Amino acid sequence: MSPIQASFRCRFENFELSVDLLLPGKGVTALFGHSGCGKTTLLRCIAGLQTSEGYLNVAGECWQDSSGFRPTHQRPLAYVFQETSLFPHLSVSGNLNYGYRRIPRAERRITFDQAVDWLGLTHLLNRMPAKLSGGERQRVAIARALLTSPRLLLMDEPLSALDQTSKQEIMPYLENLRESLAIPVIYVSHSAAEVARLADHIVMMDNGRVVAEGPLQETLARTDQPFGLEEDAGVILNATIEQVEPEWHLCRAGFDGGELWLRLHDGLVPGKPVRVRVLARDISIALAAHPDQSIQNLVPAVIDEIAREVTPGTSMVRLLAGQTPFLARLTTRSLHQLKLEAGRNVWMQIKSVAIVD
Ligand SMILES: Nc1ncnc2c1ncn2[C@@H]1O[C@H](COP(=O)(O)OP(=O)(O)OP(=O)(O)O)[C@@H](O)[C@H]1O
Repeated sequence: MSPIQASFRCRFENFELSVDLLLPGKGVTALFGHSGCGKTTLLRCIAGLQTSEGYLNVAGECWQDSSGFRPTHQRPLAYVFQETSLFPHLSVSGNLNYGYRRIPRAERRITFDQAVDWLGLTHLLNRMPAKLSGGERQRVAIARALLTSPRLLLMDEPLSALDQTSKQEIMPYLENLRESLAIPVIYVSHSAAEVARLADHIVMMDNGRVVAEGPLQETLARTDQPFGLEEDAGVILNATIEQVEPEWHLCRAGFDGGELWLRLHDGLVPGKPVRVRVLARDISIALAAHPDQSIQNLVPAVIDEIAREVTPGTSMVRLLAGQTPFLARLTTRSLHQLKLEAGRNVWMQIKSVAIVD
């Protein structure tokens, strides 16, 4: 898939958007940043709902440049908002068919059954929207959007109107989409946890500008923490379940550079790929592997980089276990006491590890 090339300038009375982006043509790109930084404005520029100077190329086609501006209805994209408005007089099936029937057969890239299957809607097809939960309504809205066979899916905080339980319910469907969809998704979110779970690529915005962007894992492992995650700073790594020990409720996951013990959940079987999140505040560093301590996860690593005094008294250490980066947040005092420096071989003591998939 061709990458998305986007360059936009637009100005309101008290705000200016100025961005240049080259985004992957597949997978989920999360747009992340504080309220008012311009995330929705950027989506609106992409959708052609906001006029702007610049250019936009999607799927190898020019949607906008100095010589032309395709209006929204000529941009093959779908947009899912926070609050969904389904047609109240049509069943779920009727809502899904509404957009689908308008796409000529030859141009359909996603079938009705595929969308229903990806979003788990089979048992809801005859329901009326008034009888759906918030999470179910959003799933219908996403399926309806996909059935217009878009080249690009824009999602503007699709979970923010849902309660915590509904968010948890819908997440596996979104993860499934990330694996199944051949088109790129641009996903606006405030939530670090959502981004960690769903994104492949992240773009951090501040005051109408892009302040950092890159592949999720690499970018989250930067010691300069451009995402301002503070307490939530940490890395995501891809691992595979290698062994389960039901009697201890634990399983072992291998990653490129080591292994980690995780709490065993239903569905975790040998061979299953998982996304694991390790927070910087959950890692401490030891110079030797002490066998007589309670922490299960002791991983050998080499110090790659140290950012001293990221906040008063605290430093951020980037470590590599094989090729996999980790971040550890330490007091600057312990850095001095242990005489830690780049290149040193150490042991990471990891207090807590969470599966995000
Ligand atoms: N049509 C408009 N006219 C004037 N100002 C606008 C307009 N649309 C947005 N703005 C301003 O542009 C800035 C960026 O708004 P935008 O909605 O893009 O931010 P956001 O990052 O999506 O915020 P949130 O996370 O709260 O949704 C804000 O200061 C907003 O007030």
